[in-house]
Amino acid sequence: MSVSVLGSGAFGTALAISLAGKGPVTLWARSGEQAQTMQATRRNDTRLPGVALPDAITVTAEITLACQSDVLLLAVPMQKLRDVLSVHGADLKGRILVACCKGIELSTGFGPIAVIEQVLPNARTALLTGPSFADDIARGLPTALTLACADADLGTRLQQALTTANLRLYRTTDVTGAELGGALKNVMAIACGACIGAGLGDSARAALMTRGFAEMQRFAAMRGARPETLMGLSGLGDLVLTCSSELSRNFRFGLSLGRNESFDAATTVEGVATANAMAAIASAEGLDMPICQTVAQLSRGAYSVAEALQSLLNRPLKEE
Ligand SMILES: NC(=O)C1=CN([C@@H]2O[C@H](COP(=O)(O)OP(=O)(O)OC[C@H]3O[C@@H](n4cnc5c(N)ncnc54)[C@H](OP(=O)(O)O)[C@@H]3O)[C@@H](O)[C@H]2O)C=CC1
Ligand SMILES: O=C(CO)COP(=O)(O)O
Repeated sequence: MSVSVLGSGAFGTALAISLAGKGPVTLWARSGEQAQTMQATRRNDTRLPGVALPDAITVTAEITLACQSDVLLLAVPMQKLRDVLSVHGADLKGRILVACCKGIELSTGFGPIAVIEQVLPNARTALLTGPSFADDIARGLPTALTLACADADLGTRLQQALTTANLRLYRTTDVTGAELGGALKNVMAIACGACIGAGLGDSARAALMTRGFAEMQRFAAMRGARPETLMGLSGLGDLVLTCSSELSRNFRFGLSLGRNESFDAATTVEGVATANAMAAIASAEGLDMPICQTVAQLSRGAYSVAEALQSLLNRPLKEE
């Protein structure tokens, strides 16, 4: 199976580097200038500095060229996925589309697979998610991810095609569970970053991670996910990574909230839109998601960190 990566951000570039160990990979950048620079310098100084692009990678801004591969990895931010599919739908048709984004679309409450299926009905789809920083993958450090595909045979073929020397893929057919694990852990990472940034301590962070995980499980169960999926790489695994490392942009965004510092608006922070999408769905469904609701308020500036803390601590006492 030949592979292209659409989206030359940190994650797309890292995946292309890892896959290049197995054969030729085409990496699509939306900007012609960026594609030319990357192709010439063999670096991605904007999104993934300090790592060389192997010769097996061709960087191009020609979408038609990139879409000649059997498998297309869609490595763009969640809130941009619909745009990319709509604009380039004709080129994407007939290809196997693997979403690599983590989040929930704010305008619809859909995960990436539902967005793809709405824009391109009949598309063959899968999801790649789990605990991995782009930088770690690009440097060849060992990582394990989840490949979720409702079609078990296709999932098995994709698992083989996308596993590399440093990227070990596990597979599942529970797409909903894998999507929600990856989306919701970003919200919890913002909460944990704010907690650490405000000096509330590691005990408070452990409480947020644990109660946050309970919210993730509750939401996923409502959407029909399998409980064991949330216990795996795409749920618990990614929650642990993202809530405990300053390599995470969601965690760093939370830190900036906790410290009352500014944050670069150009940085991709998936948890903000996802918190707001989740909070709206939870309210509509009558589901108890206090950390999600609090992060949504915090990220909109509707709560200070002190108010966020009070809103969580003053909730009625309950059984665990
Ligand atoms: N970074 C990581 O460690 C990991 C990221 N992910 C997930 O991968 C997804 C992408 O993240 P990441 O690569 O890190 O983000 P980046 O911010 O590094 O890159 C985003 C990429 O998407 C491109 N893009 C944005 N909007 C559009 C659009 N409308 N059309 C075409 N391309 C567009 C950007 O192009 P341009 O540069 O021109 O703006 C850029 O190449 C996210 O959902 C993230 O959660 C998953 C696992 C790990
Ligand atoms: O998803 C990630 C790690 O698994 C990357 O996290 P951030 O988007 O917070 O940087």
